[in-house]
Amino acid sequence: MIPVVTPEEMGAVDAAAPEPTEVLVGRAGAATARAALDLLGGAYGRRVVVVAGKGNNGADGRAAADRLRRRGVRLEVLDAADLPDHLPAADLLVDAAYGTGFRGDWTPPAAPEGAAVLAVDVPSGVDGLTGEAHGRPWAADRTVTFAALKPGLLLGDGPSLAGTVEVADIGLDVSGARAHVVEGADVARWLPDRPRDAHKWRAACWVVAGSPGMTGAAHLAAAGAQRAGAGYVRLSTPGLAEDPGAPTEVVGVELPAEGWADRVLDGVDRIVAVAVGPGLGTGDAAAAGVRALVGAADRPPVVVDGDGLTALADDVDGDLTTARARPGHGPATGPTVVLTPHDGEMARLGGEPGAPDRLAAVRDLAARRGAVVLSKGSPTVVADPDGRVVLVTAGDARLATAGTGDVLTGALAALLAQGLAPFEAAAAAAHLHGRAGALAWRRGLVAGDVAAHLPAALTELPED
Ligand SMILES: NC(=O)C1=CN([C@@H]2O[C@H](COP(=O)(O)OP(=O)(O)OC[C@H]3O[C@@H](n4cnc5c(N)ncnc54)[C@H](O)[C@@H]3O)[C@@H](O)[C@H]2O)[C@@H](O)CC1
Ligand SMILES: Nc1ncnc2c1ncn2[C@@H]1O[C@H](COP(=O)(O)OP(=O)(O)O)[C@@H](O)[C@H]1O
Ligand SMILES: [K+]
Repeated sequence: MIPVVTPEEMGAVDAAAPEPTEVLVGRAGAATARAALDLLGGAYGRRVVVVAGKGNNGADGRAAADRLRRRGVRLEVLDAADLPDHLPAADLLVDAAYGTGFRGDWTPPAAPEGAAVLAVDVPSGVDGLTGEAHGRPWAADRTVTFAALKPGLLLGDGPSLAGTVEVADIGLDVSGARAHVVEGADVARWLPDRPRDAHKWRAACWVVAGSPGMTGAAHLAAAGAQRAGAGYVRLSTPGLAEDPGAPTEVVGVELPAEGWADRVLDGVDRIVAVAVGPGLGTGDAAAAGVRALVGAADRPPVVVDGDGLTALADDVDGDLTTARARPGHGPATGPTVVLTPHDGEMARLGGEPGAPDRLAAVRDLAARRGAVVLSKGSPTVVADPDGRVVLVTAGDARLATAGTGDVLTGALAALLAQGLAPFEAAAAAAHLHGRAGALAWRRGLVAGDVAAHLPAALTELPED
């Protein structure tokens, strides 16, 4: 996992550092110079313009300039507060105007034509917390950031303005980071090996989704569960007797349109995880079923999505979602519910989808609900009630097609069924889901393709 530290947290890390700022600036300058040489493909005779502000970000830029000059680079260091209308010609522009201390607006002259742009810590003008661009920041080809990623490199305008991001170790201790970016190696570590004596019930899940006449979401969720490694997938659409369109290997079990939660609770003996909500509808019977199921003291871990989330809107203090799973079902401590809202559902749950500090907003909702919250988007953010947060950057705009959220719900249930704790299951599901999209087609992707590519995403994981 790659640590992610807010500007404010970084201030505390900095204050706790045993070494003086000059030493840290020296290392930051060295890392910047290395990245510059790499971008330049050489040193002697290359032309570099460094734009340096009055804070530590500018100091990093000046330290880099000193090193580059010694290597024979032709350097001009310009004061960010006093720039000419036209910057001199250069092979590379080093953007060290402002870092995490930026406030206000930054509208510099255009970058020299044809010059590559290297941003120091964050592209100047991009808010290190929110990723919001103020003014007209230069779009970097590369950003070398120090000690940890900053949320602003991952959120809002950050990803498109930062280019390729490299984290340079400058000797600061970020082991207390409360947020991280998930990598494939993490998912590989969390996934249990399939035991030699595996049997299908080891990872059995029950998908309760869809409504008569609206079975697509249910089929996609079931397919997501199948392709993320469930040993057995049971599918029920309350009020629907037969479902010939369901995937072949799925076992259909009929549930009444009303009062179905008791039937589910009666039948969960061998079921390790339940998914509820996609396409269920927002009628009273569906909502009552979701509430009865989620609030039951003796249910397996459950992932709630779509209409299931709407049914929980009034449960503001998490009375239902903090219900304990039955002994032997799921983790002995910690949350047993995963909520997977998109922004609209997040608002319905009382969360703050557009909050400037998105990580804090998801963390707060998880704490209030006593549940893991997976906030969908670019990136997806997962929070545990204990305050841990991960960002999943694997997915891209290819996933913006109807039904991909249903596939994610099923995949998440399958990972819960394989024994992952809710937080790791949510993070792993989002990562695999994003990778599945990336491994499929560039254009024309439909949600079923994402399910179909989950095995490829599982297969590409590094060996643990
Ligand atoms: N946090 C750390 O531990 C380390 C931080 N370093 C660097 O230090 C940076 C943060 O340094 P600072 O806190 O000094 O902040 P910055 O260097 O980002 O800028 C702060 C200064 O710029 C001024 N300023 C901000 N916005 C302005 C605007 N729009 N127009 C004009 N002036 C403006 C402020 O008044 C202040 O004087 C990081 O981004 C990183 O590059 C490194 O030097 C090494 C260690
Ligand atoms: N631009 C994007 N970049 C990354 N992921 C995206 C993007 N757009 C959508 N997604 C992902 O696609 C899925 C959509 O889910 P959801 O909003 O529930 O849609 P649906 O209800 O149609 O299934 C989520 O996993 C979301 O994170
Ligand atoms: K900068």
